[in-house]
Formats: sequence, C-alpha cells, structure tokens
Amino acid sequence: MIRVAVTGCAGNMGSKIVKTVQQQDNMEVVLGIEMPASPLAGKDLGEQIGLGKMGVPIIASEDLADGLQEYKPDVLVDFTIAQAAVTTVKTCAQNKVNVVVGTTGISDEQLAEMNVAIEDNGIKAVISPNMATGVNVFFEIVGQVAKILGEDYDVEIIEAHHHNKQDAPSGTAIRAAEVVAENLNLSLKENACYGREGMVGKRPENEIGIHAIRGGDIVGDHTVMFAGDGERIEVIHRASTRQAFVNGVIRAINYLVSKQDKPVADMKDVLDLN
Ligand SMILES: NC(=O)C1=CN([C@@H]2O[C@H](COP(=O)(O)OP(=O)(O)OC[C@H]3O[C@@H](n4cnc5c(N)ncnc54)[C@H](OP(=O)(O)O)[C@@H]3O)[C@@H](O)[C@H]2O)C=CC1
Ligand SMILES: O=C(O)C1=N[C@H](C(=O)O)C[C@H](O)C1
Repeated sequence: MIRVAVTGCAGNMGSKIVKTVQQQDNMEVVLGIEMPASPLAGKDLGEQIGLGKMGVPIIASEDLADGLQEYKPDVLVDFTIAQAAVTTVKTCAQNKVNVVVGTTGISDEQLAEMNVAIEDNGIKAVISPNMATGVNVFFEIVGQVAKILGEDYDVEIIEAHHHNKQDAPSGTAIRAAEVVAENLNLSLKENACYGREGMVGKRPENEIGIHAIRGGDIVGDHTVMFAGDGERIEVIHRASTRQAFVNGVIRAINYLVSKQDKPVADMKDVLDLN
C-alpha cells in the first residue's frame, strides 16, 4: 500500500483527494495536515470531511516533521497556499518523503527553493499547476497553434475561477502563457500584460495578455485566444468538477512511486506527453 499524507486536508482539493485515495486498492491516507494551530488538529480526519471515523489524525503543520516520522507516509500531497507549500516541501525533503504539489501562486524564487530541497535530499516530486488530463492536452494544442500561427496573431489568455481563489492569474494561465512564449521564441517576462486599464495605447506586437475573472463557484475555465485579421481561434478548457484534478493526483502518485526516474516531474511526464 502507498501511504499518503495530505496537507490542506480539509480544503476543497485536500478533502476530495483524501476521499479518492481511500477508494483506491493500492493506497491509503495515513495523515492529514491543516493550518498552524488549526482547531482541527487532534481530530479524526474522516469525521471532519464526512467519511466517518477513519482512525487517521489531523495534525497542525507546525508538527509536520514529527508527524512524518511517526506515520511514515511514502508521498505527501500538497494543495494549500504558496508559502505553506514551500515550507512543507522542505520538511518533506529533510524527512525523505516524496511530494505531489498542486498548489499555485508559487514564485520562481519559491520554486527554485523547493527544487534545491528536493534535489539535495534525494526525494522525488511531481509539481504541476493543473493535474487534469485535459488541461495538459490543452497545453499541447496551445503550443502547436502558437507555433503554426506565429507572431501575426495576438494572444490573449482569459481564466475564470471561484470567488475564494487566493492567487491571480491562475497557475494554469501562467503555464499557458509560458507555452505560448516558448513556441513564439519570446520572453514571457518582457511581453506579458496582466490586465489593462486607462490610456494603454496601441497593443504592442508580441504582447501576451493575461486576464483573471473571479466569481461564484466557477471550478476553472481557461481560454487562449489567437486573434488575427478577420478571424480568431480560441482554445478552451473548462473544468466542471474538481474530480478532474483529483484523478490526475492519483495518476501522479502512482507514477511517482513506480516509474519516476528524475527528481522533479510534471504532468507531461505523468501522462507521457513528452
Ligand atoms: N494543480 C491543480 O490541479 C489544482 C491546484 N489548485 C490549487 O490548490 C491550492 C488549494 O486550492 P483549494 O483546495 O481550492 O483551496 P482551499 O482554501 O479550499 O484549501 C486549502 C487548504 O489548505 C489549508 N492550509 C492553508 N495553509 C496551510 C498550512 N500552512 N498548512 C496546512 N494547511 C494549510 C487551508 O486551511 P484554512 O481553510 O484554515 O485556511 C485549507 O484547508 C490553490 O493554490 C489552488 O490554486 C486547485 C485545484 C487544482
Ligand atoms: O484554485 C483553483 O481552484 C484552481 N487552481 C489551479 C490554477 O491556479 O491553475 C488549477 C485549477 O484551474 C483550479
């Protein structure tokens, strides 16, 4: 059995990941982790997320190192917030626990910090801003369209998410922008435009627009628009339930444990899209 720990275990994603892991024949949840000083600490995980008593504890994240030593997970899955994810990955690395990280809003510096901890301590990690199979195929299509159309088409990326989302733009929108930039041989840093307001003037050539909508319970929509003279192409992915992401997490855990041959992989590796 693959022993799984879940940070953010009572959150939108964490709670669904716990439920789906428990339905697998080859894995089980052994530990849940919540916010520092969380009132959920010490409670039974199953009882807190509607599964009934599981005999699996929730601990607060300040006790993570002790929890990893005691419950010995093979993999920890993190869907929390960026700063928490960095601390969690470092603690996992020091305790030789592999990680699957879906948390977004992670800066380049934070990602570098995580990668150093992973490589220095010899653990493995799958890190991806979107675990859904369809989104990872969407990235491939977006890359191909960008390459075929070239620089004559203006690229605008629009994402929409629920009103509780903390980070903007979404990690998926940023990855889509990176894919476009790579395929057009452009620097994303130099050409990204995050929203527009006021007398912004004529659209610069090569600009990659990125726009975030927040409202209601939208699970996650991403559109990449390629606008040319007299026509446009829109590549769209819409997630209608979070189960699409959770299913990817299960695939990532299995891949990490049985096939992964490099320290840091992403869903392209998991889905064999390389
Ligand atoms: N890669 C992917 O496929 C996907 C990625 N995401 C990303 O996952 C992240 C979480 O999303 P979502 O589940 O909707 O968010 P939620 O706010 O529902 O869940 C986050 C959970 O993490 C907890 N938490 C916060 N800080 C810590 C900490 N230091 N230690 C342990 N737990 C902590 C929160 O506790 P509290 O509520 O008390 O603050 C909460 O229970 C986001 O970054 C989101 O963008 C989401 C969906 C898919
Ligand atoms: O916060 C969310 O909900 C989601 N976040 C991810 C992102 O930022 O890309 C993935 C998904 O769209 C849902």
